[in-house]
Amino acid sequence: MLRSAGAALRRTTTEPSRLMSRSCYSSGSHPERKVVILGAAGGIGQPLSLLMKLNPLVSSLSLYDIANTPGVAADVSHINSRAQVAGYAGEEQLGQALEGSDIVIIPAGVPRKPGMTRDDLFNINAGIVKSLCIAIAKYCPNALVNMISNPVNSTVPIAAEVFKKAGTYDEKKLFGVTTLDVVRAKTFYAGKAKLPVAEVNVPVVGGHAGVTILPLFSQATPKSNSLGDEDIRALTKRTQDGGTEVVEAKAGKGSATLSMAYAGAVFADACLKGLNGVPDIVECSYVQSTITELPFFASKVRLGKNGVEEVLGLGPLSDFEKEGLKSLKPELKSSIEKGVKFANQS
Ligand SMILES: NC(=O)c1ccc[n+]([C@@H]2O[C@H](COP(=O)([O-])OP(=O)(O)OC[C@H]3O[C@@H](n4cnc5c(N)ncnc54)[C@H](O)[C@@H]3O)[C@@H](O)[C@H]2O)c1
Ligand SMILES: O=C(O)C[C@H](O)C(=O)O
Repeated sequence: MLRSAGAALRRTTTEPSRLMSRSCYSSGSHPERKVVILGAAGGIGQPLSLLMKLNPLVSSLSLYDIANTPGVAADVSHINSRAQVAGYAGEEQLGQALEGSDIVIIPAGVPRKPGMTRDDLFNINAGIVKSLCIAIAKYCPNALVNMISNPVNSTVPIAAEVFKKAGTYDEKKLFGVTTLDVVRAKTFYAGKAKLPVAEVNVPVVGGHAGVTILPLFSQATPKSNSLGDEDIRALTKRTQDGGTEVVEAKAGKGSATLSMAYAGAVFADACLKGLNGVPDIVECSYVQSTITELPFFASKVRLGKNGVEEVLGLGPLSDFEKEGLKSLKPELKSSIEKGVKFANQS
């Protein structure tokens, strides 16, 4: 699989295309920040490119894919916002795309079809992620990495192993993006509890696949007195199956792209704010962790100038959540081990 991904990269390489926008907005007092999207021409990549172009914290937006990035970059570059846009296509341009990056966002890889689990994507996406991380270690070893490609429970450990081998691993800079689980939990909880969604917060811990997604509705704010145990069970199941709900609705045309682009933009914005020294930026993310016996775990994380400033604990859990935590561990453990093994054997 690794070999065929490499061949695909070579086949689709095109002439360099560097498309600079004329920015109509001044940079204000924000520092220069370069954000790269790997997989920028895809279902997530395109709307994520749009949302990052709209973010005034971004001064340079680098869009990379194995093909079709010149068109996406030309299109997005006409928007009169701060970021200067450059498009890169093909492996030969990957280094140039990455150089000088502060944040690398990775939505590269294949999405699910109905009937598949996220782990069914491993055989293709593990190789893609591995080759991209080798390039990150070489060209921008200090960048924060926001991993979106599935199965996140395994692709993050793969990235960690690649960076360890390259001698560039910094656990504070590697994030599995689980923001979509939080986005869903907030939406579903607010709808059921009839609360204003903009005021709702729900931590989601564990990992990013099925039962490993554990929303902590006992810690949701504002508190709702109208929800019983059955409601919480149903909300938990819907959050865990949110990705599958979209995959089935799209009926073979892929998985969540628009809500994921939104979630990816929210998380990248939080990382940018942390880098810029904005205090008290807290988001859930799948990171290297010691809050359970598992080496990677999603929980609330405080973001700062170096990435992860603090991995926050789980807080008090309900009996239902304690049960969920116990039952997610075997699957999460084996997904982590699968990623570590892949990275070290191939
Ligand atoms: N973390 C999450 O919450 C979450 C949510 C939704 C989707 N995803 C995952 O995100 C990934 C992408 O989903 P999508 O719907 O955008 O898929 P897509 O097929 O629409 O787009 C993927 C893009 O990746 C590109 N690509 C493939 N190999 C590449 C390489 N070596 N380098 C750079 N780009 C490469 C493709 O050319 C394509 O443009 C999938 O693995 C999906 O499961 C994760
Ligand atoms: O469900 C998927 O395969 C995509 C993503 O992980 C999601 O949660 O929507």
